[in-house]
Amino acid sequence: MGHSNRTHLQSDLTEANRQSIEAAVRTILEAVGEDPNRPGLIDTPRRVAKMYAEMFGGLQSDPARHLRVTFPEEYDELVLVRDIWFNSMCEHHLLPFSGVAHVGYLPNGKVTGLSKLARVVEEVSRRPQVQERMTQTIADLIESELQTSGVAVVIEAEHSCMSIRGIRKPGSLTVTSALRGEFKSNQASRSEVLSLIQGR
Ligand SMILES: Nc1nc2c(ncn2[C@@H]2O[C@H](COP(=O)(O)OP(=O)(O)OP(=O)(O)O)[C@@H](O)[C@H]2O)c(=O)[nH]1
Ligand SMILES: [Zn+2]
Repeated sequence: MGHSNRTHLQSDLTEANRQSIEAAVRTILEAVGEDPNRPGLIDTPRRVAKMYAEMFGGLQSDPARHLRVTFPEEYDELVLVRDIWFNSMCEHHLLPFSGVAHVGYLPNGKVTGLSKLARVVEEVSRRPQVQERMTQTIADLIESELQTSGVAVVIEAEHSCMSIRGIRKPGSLTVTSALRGEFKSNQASRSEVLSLIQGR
């Protein structure tokens, strides 16, 4: 699975992969007691394959490429983009978890475009994963691509596998954080970034 330079988030499935998703969806429909050939369901396997290509499109791409657009700047204080909305898929149930990511970093001689931080969140979200790993993946990408003095990523999300099934607790919010560099080692920097993330 090579990394490509595609800019669109909807990736193209190979014909073989599309066919195997379609066959799998037909199998599930039959197994739950449905008739996959009734008119309302006849196009469903095709739609689901297209949906997975979109929701898992991040598996075919390299989010680090967005961070290679940088501008030299002396600015070395906090840059924080708050409330970046996302949808991802829980890898245990293949149900969505959705919420916001807050991404902050301390530049070290160069800054990246603000939208690129949101692009990284967007692209990383399009994978089956757990929230903890999503949080760390975003922090690692920014730390390694921008050689920052510090990175802070906080994600707040609601997991539909906890709200619509199972324990059924709608409204519960899971908060995860990944702190790197100065945000990990320096208490004052950590407090500043966490209070700005919460300060709404
Ligand atoms: N740590 C973590 N757990 C998650 C995430 N998304 C879903 N889960 C949990 O994954 C766990 C899977 O537990 P299992 O016991 O294997 O599956 P299950 O029988 O469907 O569990 P229940 O949801 O408790 O009914 C559940 O506790 C989910 O709440 C996530 O992003 N991070
Ligand atoms: Zn789940």
